[in-house]
Amino acid sequence: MDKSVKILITGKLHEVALNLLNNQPLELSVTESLNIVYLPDAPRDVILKEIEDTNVLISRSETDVDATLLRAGKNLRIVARAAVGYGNIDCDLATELGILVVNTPGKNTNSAAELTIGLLLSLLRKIPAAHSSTSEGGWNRHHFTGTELGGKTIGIVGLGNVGHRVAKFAKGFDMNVIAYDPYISDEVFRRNSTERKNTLEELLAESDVLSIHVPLNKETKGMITEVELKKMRKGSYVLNAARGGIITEKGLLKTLNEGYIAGAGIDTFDNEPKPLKELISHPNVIVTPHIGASTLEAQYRIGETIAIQVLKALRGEIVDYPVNLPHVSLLGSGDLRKISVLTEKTAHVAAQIFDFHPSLIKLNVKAGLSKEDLQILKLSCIKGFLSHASDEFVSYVNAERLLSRRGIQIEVNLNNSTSSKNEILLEVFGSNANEKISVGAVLYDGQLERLCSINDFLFEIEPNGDLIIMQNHDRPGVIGDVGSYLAKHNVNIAQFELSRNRRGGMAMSLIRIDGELESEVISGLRKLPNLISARLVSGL
Ligand SMILES: NC(=O)c1ccc[n+]([C@@H]2O[C@H](COP(=O)([O-])OP(=O)(O)OC[C@H]3O[C@@H](n4cnc5c(N)ncnc54)[C@H](O)[C@@H]3O)[C@@H](O)[C@H]2O)c1
Ligand SMILES: O=C(O)CC[C@@H](O)C(=O)O
Repeated sequence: MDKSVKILITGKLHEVALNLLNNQPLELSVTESLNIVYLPDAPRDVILKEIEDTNVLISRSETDVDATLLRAGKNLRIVARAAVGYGNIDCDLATELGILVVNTPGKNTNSAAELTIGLLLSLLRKIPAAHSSTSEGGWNRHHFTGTELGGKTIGIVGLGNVGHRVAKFAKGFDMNVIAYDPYISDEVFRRNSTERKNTLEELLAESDVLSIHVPLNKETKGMITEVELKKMRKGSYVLNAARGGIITEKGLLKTLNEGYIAGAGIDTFDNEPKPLKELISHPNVIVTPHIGASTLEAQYRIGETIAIQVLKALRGEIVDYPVNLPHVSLLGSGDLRKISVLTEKTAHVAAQIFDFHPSLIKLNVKAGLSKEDLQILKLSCIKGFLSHASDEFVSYVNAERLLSRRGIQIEVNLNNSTSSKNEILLEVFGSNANEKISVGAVLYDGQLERLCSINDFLFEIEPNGDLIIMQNHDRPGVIGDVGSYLAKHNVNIAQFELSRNRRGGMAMSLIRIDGELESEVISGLRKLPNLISARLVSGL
């Protein structure tokens, strides 16, 4: 079976991304081979065909990652947005399907802000029209009289990465800078020496230039219509290098045609790549084809970041820029990562050894971690627990949703300890008092993983590969019988650990085996004398 990971790239990427994916650096190398399909200009029907067996999609703004595409991607596990805005990705559905969405915030901030100022200068100084006229042999010095930026007020909607950089550049031109952003603190306004406006109306009333820097979402779609534009002073200017749809093109066109809005500089449109003809050809409008992020520097940073995000995600690591990973605020440090992996394995064992309907999972961890790390441990635990029992793809992304849909509660407790021995105890409870199982594991010196208990039986076994968990009466000859039986079926034992509650009582054995086991071999094992139960715990 071909186990390679297919990465479909549907937007132009800097070669640094392809180099990183092709020649993975040692610390980021993945075990599977990567089949990279680079189709930066592929039409939608080709993408829809290619997506069927794709595991990772890397895209830019030209690819709509909507429900049709996500549902066609039956094997899709990661959608990597080589940009910041992800309004063109159905993130809700991706979350539902367990698909991780990552992006590259901050990597094109400077480029987008510089383009915004470029549009502003071009607009107020009529540079594109002056260029066309002059290059055609004209010399119309009086026709191109413009307006200075100095002393004018720019009203920024969204004082995030791009917005605050535009504020900084505008101040360099001696503009007054005001901004509207209800989601950030006064401190951010102070830090950016920007005057806060508490309502959009106040901002509109005082701005000579309106510059949009919010993401496109349900709240911001259509936030600026003809009504809002008319709240600006007559003769004001509008800039949109954020997303089409935030300013309604109909409203903008109407106010431009009426001469109410003096001009607009636009990089992003409702209908890309075929924007509204009347808008792009309007004499008072300057347009660019969504090139806010199109600089060598931004594309290098984006390419490098997106390749690293994909490799980290494929290695099962916590990524740096998750879009839909719930509540994970702290990124995986070395220890946290190892404890998370062991937690997942412990939960995977637990999920394979009970015979009741679970209602509560309690995860108790003794380790030198912080409270913020508990969320990652919780997700790892659910992922390990459900991936055995679910046909659905379970990932960090949809783990909590899937668990709560099954009506199972989870509690995570941290006992902060500086010991070099990190301990995990996972208990699973059913709704009846006697329904309980527990699995314990230990991580020694941040390196050595050991499964150390199942219920009251103690062990020290590596949680790797496949394990047979066997319960038997503590009588002579059982180990010999089991050994001969497995040898007869060509099963090699890598490790055998026996634990008993008391002499002559009950015993439990954990047998780590090499290779895969046929289910008939386990059925046969159960028939041996003195055997009470035998189960296979696989996929560790
Ligand atoms: N033209 C381009 O090529 C290009 C390049 C980069 C970014 N962008 C667009 O610009 C947007 C902003 O980028 P960024 O990196 O600054 O993102 P960001 O997340 O750093 O900033 C967005 C800001 O908008 C604010 N905001 C959100 N909803 C708001 C609302 N309803 N009213 C007022 N403020 C609101 C947020 O609080 C945040 O401070 C991106 O979402 C992207 O769509 C376009
Ligand atoms: O170049 C792109 O794909 C879009 C860039 C930009 O709009 C973004 O959202 O970061």
